[in-house]
Amino acid sequence: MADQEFTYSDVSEHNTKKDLYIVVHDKVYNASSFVDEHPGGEEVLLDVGGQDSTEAFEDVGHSDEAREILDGLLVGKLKRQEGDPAPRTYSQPSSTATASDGASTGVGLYAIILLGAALAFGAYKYLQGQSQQEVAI
Ligand code: HEM
Repeated sequence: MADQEFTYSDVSEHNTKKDLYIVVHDKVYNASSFVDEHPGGEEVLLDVGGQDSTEAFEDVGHSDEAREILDGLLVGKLKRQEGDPAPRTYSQPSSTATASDGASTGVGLYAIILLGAALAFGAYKYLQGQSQQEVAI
């Protein structure tokens, strides 16, 4: 049964609570029996019923346990046809973002060092002033 192939339009017909198919990573799952048990609520599952929910599923960062449950719901795989929506794959945040993060951390570090130096200088001047006062007394 899990070898069955579904087209996108086959899947889209199963979009009700009692008959709910979802697509995750080009595999088709029958989520009907799980709708009531889903810790994330039935609403989100009904929202993606009959559709590709790869992104929604991955965005949540589901646990391995969630993936095991998903495996148990497998009914087949998606057969892509021309004109179907492009596969929704989840990509990790790009390395460009990490690089720019690094750059902004660098700038922040300079600011902290400068601030620290300014504070140290201020404290030094303050103490110097105090010790001069002591001498004056
Ligand atoms: C049939 C597919 C799915 C299964 C088997 C599943 C399973 C689970 C499980 C077991 C949890 C508990 C936490 C964990 O173990 O990660 C969970 C939490 C959650 N799920 Fe799903 N899930 C599915 C699809 C989805 C989809 C498509 C969404 C869409 C946004 C979603 C949204 C959530 C949210 C928001 C939580 C967090 C609930 C909380 O911590 O309060 N899930 N899911």
